[in-house]
Amino acid sequence: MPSPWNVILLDIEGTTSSVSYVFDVMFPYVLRELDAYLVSAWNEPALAPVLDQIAKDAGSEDFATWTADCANEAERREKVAAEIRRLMDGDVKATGLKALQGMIWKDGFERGEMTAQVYADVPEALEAWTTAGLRVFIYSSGSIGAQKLFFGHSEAGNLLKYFSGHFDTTTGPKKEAASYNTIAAEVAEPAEKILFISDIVAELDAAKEAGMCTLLSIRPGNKPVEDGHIHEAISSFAQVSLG
Ligand SMILES: CSCCC(=O)C(=O)COP(=O)(O)O
Ligand SMILES: [Mg+2]
Repeated sequence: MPSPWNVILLDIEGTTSSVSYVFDVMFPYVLRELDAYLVSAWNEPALAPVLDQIAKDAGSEDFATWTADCANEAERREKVAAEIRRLMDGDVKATGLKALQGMIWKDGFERGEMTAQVYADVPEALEAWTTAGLRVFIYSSGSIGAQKLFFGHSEAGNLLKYFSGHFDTTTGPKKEAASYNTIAAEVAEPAEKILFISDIVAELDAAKEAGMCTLLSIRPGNKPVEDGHIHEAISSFAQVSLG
């Protein structure tokens, strides 16, 4: 029987990988390296659009406007660092924060200080799905740069060959149906031929509203899910039946 889907769209945290790896390894790495990173990368051209995005996320027009009250470079850096710590304290999935985190993780992954955790069933499923002719995409709040570092340096090796593409919050918020309409258009598939797997019911609701099929990921350490949702649950990708 042919697969009911042509595309599988995956969340990362709580789905391919544990919440605890993100919170206990990746986020502390950012907090440790933040000040030194901002000093070393301050004049790099790649940082400027990220600083503008952080300012926009904070409700300002751009970085210059947002930091107009700062007397010098050190004060501007301190304002950025304080905003990053504030956002991370609340686990805010802001686009600028996520872009900066990805830049800071680069050294950590490339120097072998971090190796991304993925559940044992994930590489096997990616192999089975792509062998069956399905295309697999990632949609995570983590920036596309961070996603590529993550799956390029996983404990199961480099898994990037399995992905046909990546989406992050530059496509739109994960809890809005319009983002899933955009993704369906970009991967050129009708929404009903796309299966989205995530640990967050509000994300699955948005995907379902856009017409996608959904599965709720239940992994150890995920936030508890309230009853009353409409999504079938799985605890392993081995439970995804291709028909
Ligand atoms: C490589 S992504 C790092 C994890 C992260 O920052 C994040 O926000 C994950 O969110 P998700 O949408 O994958 O649950
Ligand atoms: Mg998640």
